[in-house]
Amino acid sequence: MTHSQSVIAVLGAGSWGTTFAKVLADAAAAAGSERSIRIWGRRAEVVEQINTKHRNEQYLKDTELPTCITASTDVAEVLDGAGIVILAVPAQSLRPQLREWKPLLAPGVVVVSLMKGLELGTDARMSEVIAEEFDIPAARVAVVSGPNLAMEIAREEPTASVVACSDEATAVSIAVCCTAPYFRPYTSTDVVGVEIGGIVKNVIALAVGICEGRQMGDNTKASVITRGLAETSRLALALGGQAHTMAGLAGLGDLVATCSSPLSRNHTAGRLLGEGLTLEQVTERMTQTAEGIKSGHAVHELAGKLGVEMPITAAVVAVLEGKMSVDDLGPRLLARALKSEGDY
Ligand SMILES: NC(=O)C1=CN([C@@H]2O[C@H](COP(=O)(O)OP(=O)(O)OC[C@H]3O[C@@H](n4cnc5c(N)ncnc54)[C@H](O)[C@@H]3O)[C@@H](O)[C@H]2O)C=CC1
Ligand SMILES: O=C(CO)COP(=O)(O)O
Repeated sequence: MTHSQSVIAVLGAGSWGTTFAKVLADAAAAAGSERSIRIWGRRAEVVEQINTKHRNEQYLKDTELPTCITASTDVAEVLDGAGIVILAVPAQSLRPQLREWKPLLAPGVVVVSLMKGLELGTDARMSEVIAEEFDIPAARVAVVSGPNLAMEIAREEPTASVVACSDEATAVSIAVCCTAPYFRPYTSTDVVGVEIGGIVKNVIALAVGICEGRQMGDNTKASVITRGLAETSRLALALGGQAHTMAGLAGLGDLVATCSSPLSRNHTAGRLLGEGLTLEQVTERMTQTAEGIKSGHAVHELAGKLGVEMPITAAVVAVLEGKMSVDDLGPRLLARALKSEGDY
């Protein structure tokens, strides 16, 4: 292991970036090691609050942050000497920021993506965008994904996750680094499967939210979740992902958490659409990132290119584009030709 774990930069002071900084701090405390965790945030008031009150109240209410976490609006200061860089900004804003940050990286750095989005226009996964823009090998890019609703983790509720990297040693090293008393990461080398699970579950959560907004019950929601997993798996397999990943924490686990929880922003956005709000009204109401709203289009496009059937995603995208009403979503899905459940 060439990268140092004693200084870690977290770029993004939102809900998950701040929570993951706390996980890293608590992991170091549990291991009895010294660690400095520096968060970069765009807004001076958020940074100031982290430094003075050890809180990020807009995102994490009264959660107390360990004092080894500091924050700055100066990204050069945050990246200076950091052996690990964690990225937690909205997916569609990532690429231009990476170009700005590249000259500031320490040599040999390992970069970890917490993001669950697919880039519009290129259909690239975040790990691909990072490797390309930072010009570093895939062996130094890891992703963390799983049933990880930030607020529950901030409250230290027991949670498992997956750290994936094409290089197993890197995955193990990041997993060790973020193992806290309430956070248990498993490792994987299936980066494609882990990322696709995290991306598509946001689109399926929009669909489940719409069902909820239309007052539909648990049979409907379970049907959408299960068939949602089937289409997520088809896409992951077409891209080279593994079936067992889709049955794991980053597949089924995250899908269930996101589709069931009122804490999920994607689920909430779907519910509001189902209750009759327009996409514009929903977007105005959301104060945090609901990645599925934009990534849905990229997932739909990617599936089209690969010839992968993703009917739930297609229906959600039609609703988002204003081409279909939320009331037509169910009839459209149910009118499809019958098939064997095992057909992939
Ligand atoms: N919150 C959660 O429970 C989880 C979130 N994620 C993923 O983590 C990623 C980040 O999400 P959150 O932290 O939840 O989002 P958030 O909305 O809570 O925070 C996003 C952060 O990025 C900043 N930001 C917003 N627009 C920006 C832009 N154009 N350029 C630079 N910075 C910008 C915001 O100021 C904020 O600090 C997303 O891809 C999300 O899917 C993954 C697992 C759990
Ligand atoms: O990814 C998440 C849970 O694993 C968070 O979901 P939302 O982005 O929908 O809140």
